[in-house]
Amino acid sequence: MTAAPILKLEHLGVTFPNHPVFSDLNLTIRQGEFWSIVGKNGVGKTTLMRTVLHQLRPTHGQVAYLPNANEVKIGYVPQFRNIDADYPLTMRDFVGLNLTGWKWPWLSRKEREKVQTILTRTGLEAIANRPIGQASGGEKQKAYLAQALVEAPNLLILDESTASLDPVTKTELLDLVIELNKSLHLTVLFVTHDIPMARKYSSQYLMLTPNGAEQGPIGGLTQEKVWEGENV
Ligand SMILES: Nc1ncnc2c1ncn2[C@@H]1O[C@H](COP(=O)(O)OP(=O)(O)OP(=O)(O)O)[C@@H](O)[C@H]1O
Repeated sequence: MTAAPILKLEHLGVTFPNHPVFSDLNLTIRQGEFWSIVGKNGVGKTTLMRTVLHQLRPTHGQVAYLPNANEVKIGYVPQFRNIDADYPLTMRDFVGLNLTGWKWPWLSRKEREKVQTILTRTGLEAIANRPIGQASGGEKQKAYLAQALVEAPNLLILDESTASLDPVTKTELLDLVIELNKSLHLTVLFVTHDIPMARKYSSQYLMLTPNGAEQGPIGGLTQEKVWEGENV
């Protein structure tokens, strides 16, 4: 049975002043799919993610959330940014930041349980009380992932989140994501320049080019295709 759609891009276009980024983009993403979003520098991958996140209004068309916007909860993992050694939060505090309610500045028991569950799931339990500034780059990036997951999203955006990680840590992080994708039916959008990783983990790809876009099952994506992207 085909899974239900969670996101539809309908004739989507974004133009910055005098600079069209993409236009007439049409795409249906179904629950539990793992899409890689690829293309050369500057073709609009981050712009597209910002549009999906509602940070940017499209110039044309729309992003439709299905069955409705209230049912689509998005988790976002940014590109790795270092955190100062003297940053005053533990890994646990950092993961819980997304939960700090509007009413109280501290977490309820239920929220603390949610943090604990996700720390265990992401393998960070043993270092949960370590100051995050003293964690390794890979551990910090896992903490960003845990923070994105703590509210139980059904759509996860990885925006070049593995770009500066070594191959072992990159694989660890993506193994975790695919495990959640399989076990929880988490839908994933993985923005990447790493075509072998895209091929290893994704089910589909969307390739943006200066002249349009191409999409399909991941088996059809090659490094050469991305290098020759202008010809699509
Ligand atoms: N707020 C903005 N105002 C004007 N132009 C912008 C703005 N944001 C992005 N752009 C331009 O839009 C184009 C697409 O940028 P975007 O960051 O989406 O590309 P990308 O595919 O994610 O690139 P990269 O692979 O280098 O991260 C670029 O030419 C960029 O300079």
